[in-house]
Amino acid sequence: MLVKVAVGIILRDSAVFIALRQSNQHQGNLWEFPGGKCEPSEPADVALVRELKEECGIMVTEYAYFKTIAHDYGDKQVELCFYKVTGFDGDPVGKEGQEVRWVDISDLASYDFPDANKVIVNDLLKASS
Ligand SMILES: Nc1nc2c([nH]c(=O)n2[C@@H]2O[C@H](COP(=O)(O)OP(=O)(O)OP(=O)(O)O)[C@@H](O)[C@H]2O)c(=O)[nH]1
Ligand SMILES: [Mg+2]
Repeated sequence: MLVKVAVGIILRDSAVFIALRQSNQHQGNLWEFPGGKCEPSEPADVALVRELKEECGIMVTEYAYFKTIAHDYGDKQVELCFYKVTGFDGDPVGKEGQEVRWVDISDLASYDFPDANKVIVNDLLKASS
């Protein structure tokens, strides 16, 4: 089954906001860009705004589509729709108890992400160097 996911790369100056996936989640104990599954027939950008409000408590006001990555984890096939989020009201937090961090983009290589994120992390690193 293919799962469609909306993901936000929340940016502020040279930093990006990341969260640690809980151990009981798929790809647990790895860092992620916040986001979540699209509801049936829900557009990805609508899911993005909803998920970042639910998970991080921010109201997204400015975003731009970045890239879609399809990945097969074996146990799950995902289509991740990544957006760069450059405007939001409020300060992002871990509303579901997840550990969160603002990290400098140039330090992203020090964090372990799910395999599907590797292309995105490399894109961000290249753009920051
Ligand atoms: N949010 C998010 N999910 C990712 C990333 N990379 C990645 O492979 N995924 C995968 O995308 C899928 C859906 O994401 P999710 O678990 O956040 O979905 P959700 O917020 O709706 O969670 P829920 O199932 O608890 O309601 C998971 O299988 C997860 O492993 C990422 O950077 N951010
Ligand atoms: Mg989520």
